[in-house]
Amino acid sequence: MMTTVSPSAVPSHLDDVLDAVRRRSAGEVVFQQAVEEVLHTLGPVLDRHPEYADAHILERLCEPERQIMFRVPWVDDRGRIQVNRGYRVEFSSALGPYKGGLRFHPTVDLSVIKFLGFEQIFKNALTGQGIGAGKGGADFDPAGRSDAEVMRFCQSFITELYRHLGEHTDVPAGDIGVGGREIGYMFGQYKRIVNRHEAGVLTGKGVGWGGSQGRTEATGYGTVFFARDMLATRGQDLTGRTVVVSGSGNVAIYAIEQAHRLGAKVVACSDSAGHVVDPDGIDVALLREIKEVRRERLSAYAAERPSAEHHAFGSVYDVPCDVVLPCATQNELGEDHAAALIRNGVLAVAEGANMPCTPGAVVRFREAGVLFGPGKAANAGGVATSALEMSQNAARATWSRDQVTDRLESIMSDIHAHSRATADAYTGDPDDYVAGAAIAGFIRVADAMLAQGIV
Ligand SMILES: NC(=O)C1=CN([C@@H]2O[C@H](COP(=O)(O)OP(=O)(O)OC[C@H]3O[C@@H](n4cnc5c(N)ncnc54)[C@H](O)[C@@H]3O)[C@@H](O)[C@H]2O)C=CC1
Ligand SMILES: O=C(O)CCC(=O)C(=O)O
Repeated sequence: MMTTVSPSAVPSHLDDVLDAVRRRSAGEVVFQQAVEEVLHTLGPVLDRHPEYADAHILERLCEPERQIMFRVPWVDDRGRIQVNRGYRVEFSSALGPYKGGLRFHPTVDLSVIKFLGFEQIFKNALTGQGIGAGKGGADFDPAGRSDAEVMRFCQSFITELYRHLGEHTDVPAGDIGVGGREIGYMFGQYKRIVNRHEAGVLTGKGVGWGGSQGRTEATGYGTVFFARDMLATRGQDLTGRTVVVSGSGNVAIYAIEQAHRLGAKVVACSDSAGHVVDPDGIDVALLREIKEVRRERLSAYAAERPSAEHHAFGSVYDVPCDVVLPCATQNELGEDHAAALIRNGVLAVAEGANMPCTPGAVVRFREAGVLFGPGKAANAGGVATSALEMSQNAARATWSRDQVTDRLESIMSDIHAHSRATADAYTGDPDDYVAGAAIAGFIRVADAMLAQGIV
């Protein structure tokens, strides 16, 4: 029998849900962190909408619809057998097929994939497109592997995962360690197994064979559009601003490119072996050559660029800037980094990565009045453009780069406006994008779940 939860019961309802998550997902630290961050914003929603608690929406959302773990055996170039573990966590199909990237990195485990899949629920809902949420990957490290090894790994990975995928079922894309090369190998193997050209089964494909113009650039571009829209609420813009970006992969590279287009200067970026400072502004063509073509370390950038210095120690966040775009990985920006950035006068932070700022860092930024755009909103341009790729695949259509970028820009502006209006409506503070983005995404999913019954 369903019980009605009165407003005064809301905090204990949220505590009960969190306790259950902690019990059931013991040891899954980053997953618990992601859940806590969202649940802490939802009190005012449950106060106004007791029907969500009555229908146990939160209990259901915190438990993935399906969790798949599998062995990925493959043979390296020296003929040795290697074994990795593959994952796909299908979190929510309330709004459409499961959608979210695949991460290949040695730190991947169930907790990491569940945190990413949980974030994806709210992010994908925020885009307003018909996409559910999932995430996957493997504890495979592509660094230093030959193309042939990466191909064999991808083929083995898809040989197990293919049975769970489909353009109407589950549509993966890239994330850390998975770019155009890996998507190509996985698409080829999927096609071979199912004997069908199902273009919409993966996104991030090459533009010549079903991919969308602009998908590669979309996450980074979208993050910069979000930062611009936040600054505009205070009558500021990016022109002449100094920007620091962490990471130097897919999201970081195109965030740098778009920041330069909008008149800012990006003076530093990083990888897992250090950071470079380049007072003349990062040379995107050189960075792309080093990272996308040669797959080398950032130290190679500094070696070839007279204005740049490489630092193996210290933090990219010690470099003074007006705007910071963390685009590498989760929990990379802690309280001390936030304090240094605030001391140096930072105005805005937009998360290109998923959950790069620790909860303590977010509190610091908010208390200091720094504009803070959480990843669920600020990096949603990638998955939104993946949904545009799916639309083009379904219609057998090809849109121009300008069409895609215009759509991306308007989706990001809608996400910004919707997050802000929702924050205002539920917390009275339109600058509280953390609450606004989580609540706006939650309401869309919760309403779909209410309509679809107990599933
Ligand atoms: N690719 C996409 O479309 C989207 C990616 N994201 C998120 O953006 C972040 C970056 O993803 P991608 O750029 O796609 O991956 P990538 O593999 O292209 O690049 C990752 C970058 O982060 C750096 N990195 C990793 N660990 C680091 C550490 N501990 N310290 C400093 N740098 C480190 C790597 O050296 C690399 O430069 C991830 O959090 C991912 O989940 C979010 C939305 C969409
Ligand atoms: O494009 C996609 O489907 C997924 C992008 C992604 O993994 C993310 O938004 O974190």
